[in-house]
Amino acid sequence: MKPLDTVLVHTDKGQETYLNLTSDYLYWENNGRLYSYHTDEVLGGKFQDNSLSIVVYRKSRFRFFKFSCENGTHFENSLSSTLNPCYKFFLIVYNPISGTGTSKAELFNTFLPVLSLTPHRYEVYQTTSQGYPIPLIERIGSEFTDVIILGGDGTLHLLLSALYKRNRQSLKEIGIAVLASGSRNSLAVELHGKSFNEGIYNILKNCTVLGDLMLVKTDEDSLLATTAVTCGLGADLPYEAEKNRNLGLFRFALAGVKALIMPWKHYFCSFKCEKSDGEEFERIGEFLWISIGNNKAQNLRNDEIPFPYAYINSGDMDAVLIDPIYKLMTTRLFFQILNGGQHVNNPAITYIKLKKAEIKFEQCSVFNIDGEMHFSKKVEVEILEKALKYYGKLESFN
Ligand SMILES: Nc1ncnc2c1ncn2[C@@H]1O[C@H](COP(=O)(O)OP(=O)(O)OP(=O)(O)O)[C@@H](O)[C@H]1O
Repeated sequence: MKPLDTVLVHTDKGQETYLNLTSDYLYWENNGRLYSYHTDEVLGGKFQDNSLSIVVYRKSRFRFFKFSCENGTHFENSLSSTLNPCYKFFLIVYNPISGTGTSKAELFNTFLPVLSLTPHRYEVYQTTSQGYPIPLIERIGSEFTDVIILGGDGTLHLLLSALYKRNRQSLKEIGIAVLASGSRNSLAVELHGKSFNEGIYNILKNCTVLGDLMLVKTDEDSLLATTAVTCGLGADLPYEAEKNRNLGLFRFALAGVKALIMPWKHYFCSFKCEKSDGEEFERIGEFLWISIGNNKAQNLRNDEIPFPYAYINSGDMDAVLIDPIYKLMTTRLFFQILNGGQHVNNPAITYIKLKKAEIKFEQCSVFNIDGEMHFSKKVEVEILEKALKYYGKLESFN
């Protein structure tokens, strides 16, 4: 096939060669070897200071090539128009404390070197514990076309909830991406698998999924969540763990051990829901744990699958109700959850597909909403179908 564009370049060893671009391939020869990348693998290229730099993605790794060249502007433009028909202005948000505190290094060492070879624009914002500034929230949609989060599920939950309150219209317009650098990162795992680099690829190749959101109403607030609303032991454990955030991921194991040593607790509440088939369901009494999920809620580190039948774009939510069982049975149940979601067959579990639910306690209780702790007597949860454009792919991982 005749190339769309060709440019004479020199390799770092001073050898002369031609870079050739067709509608499907970028290729060149060097030292008798043919380098050929499908345009699906080429992420970008830039001409600057007599150098033409190219970045490609193959086998989950980025590879950078640098050539010297007298005039590569025309070639850069041909490459951009072949690869990136629509230009983005990304707001990149990183949370310096999420996960093991690696988001800043991952942003500057991995993501930005790739992004800087594309024609997209970006601005970087570092989160604080005080929430998002209103002027920044107001620029989303009108200026920023997309938001990329380097953090955990909680960082995204706080951003979406701020958008719901201050800039709701933007939720229909923007794309949202999460690059995993939190503790669990359930949404990132749902959309990119366990690979940080795959997330970057999905963003730059514009792979998107129209997915669902959960609207969560507490006594005093309306919030948006992407992953799960949990109460009972599933909220108490992470609440305890957060008090020891300085211990890193070890905080979760410590909270688990502490719970097993301390007197065991059951939780009295009412759970009401409208199932996906339209039927009403209600149960009042003691539970160990109630979780309502919008995706599988996997995590980066093990094979845990709390909601094995859930999908971010299914149009419904999955609830797991755990009966008031005791320590030994709970330990067995945890191993089943960790073992690829085998708990669904445990007799202590009720697994329901639903559209709407209400959980009500007699007193103010802790609810874990996408990993953030909220206090309320009651929460109402409703699915908002296909309410957000997420960057990612579902077919490879579900
Ligand atoms: N600069 C900061 N200093 C202290 N806390 C911060 C800062 N920026 C954000 N936070 C807090 O970080 C929390 C969100 O962290 P996030 O949930 O993203 O990480 P994680 O808990 O490690 O990951 P995951 O939710 O995936 O388990 C929020 O409570 C927010 O207030």
